[in-house]
Amino acid sequence: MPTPPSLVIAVDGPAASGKGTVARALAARFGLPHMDTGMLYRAVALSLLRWGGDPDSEFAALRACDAIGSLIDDAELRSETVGGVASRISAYPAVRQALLERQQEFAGQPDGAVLDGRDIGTVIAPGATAKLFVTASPEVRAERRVAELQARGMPVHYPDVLLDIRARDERDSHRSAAPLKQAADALLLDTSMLDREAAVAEAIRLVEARLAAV
Ligand SMILES: Nc1ncnc2c1ncn2[C@@H]1O[C@H](COP(=O)(O)OP(=O)(O)O)[C@@H](O)[C@H]1O
Ligand SMILES: Nc1ccn([C@@H]2O[C@H](COP(=O)(O)OP(=O)(O)O)[C@@H](O)[C@H]2O)c(=O)n1
Repeated sequence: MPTPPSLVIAVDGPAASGKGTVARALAARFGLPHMDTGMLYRAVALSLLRWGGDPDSEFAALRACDAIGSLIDDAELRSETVGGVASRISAYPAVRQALLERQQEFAGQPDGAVLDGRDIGTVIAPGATAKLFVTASPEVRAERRVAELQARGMPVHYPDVLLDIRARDERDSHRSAAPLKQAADALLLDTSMLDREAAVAEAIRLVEARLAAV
């Protein structure tokens, strides 16, 4: 099937829903660059934690945005502590604004791009060719996150991770700046009952169906 000259795919969804897995597979399938935008917010959180800044201060969080360049490959970015602080500082409009241009530039590359996050289809790339909203039940997501962190050698406890996922859902969905929500034109992909392979196959099918319709 011929693909349009610029193909922008927006993948949004809650923590550990599988959006990164789906986004990476879509990028490989369509030969596009991929950006995990959550890593930007995690890098701001890690920068703030290392420097000892106060996560309750929007000003401190904004200052932390200046020092994320060297942190983008840091192993600690994936930790739940960093994820929790990322969820808090990502509610600040000044932080979102500081990270906006970099994401929109990435989305504006000539051939297109795949971006995953919370607000790609709603704020970063509202004109994206295809939008997916990837979700799964909180229990399934907590199990996946536990397995992921254990595989990385990080000590974790299922009840704590489930609580953390629920708290993050609550914060991400109810903040006033770019809350997590399904864009009106996004296609829903619930991966609760799908393994990785089935989720990826369904994502490709949904995007191809969307491309056939444009
Ligand atoms: N459909 C799936 N079934 C089982 N495990 C999955 C599935 N999709 C992703 N995973 C695993 O769950 C964890 C979180 O997935 P990831 O794609 O990083 O989610 P997100 O980007 O939404 O946080 C990873 O370890 C990933 O390999
Ligand atoms: N586009 C984005 C991406 C992440 N985030 C925030 O950054 C935090 C970490 O994002 P992430 O995508 O790495 O988190 P996981 O879904 O991998 O747990 C999220 O809880 C969001 O609050 C955001 O606000 N907007």
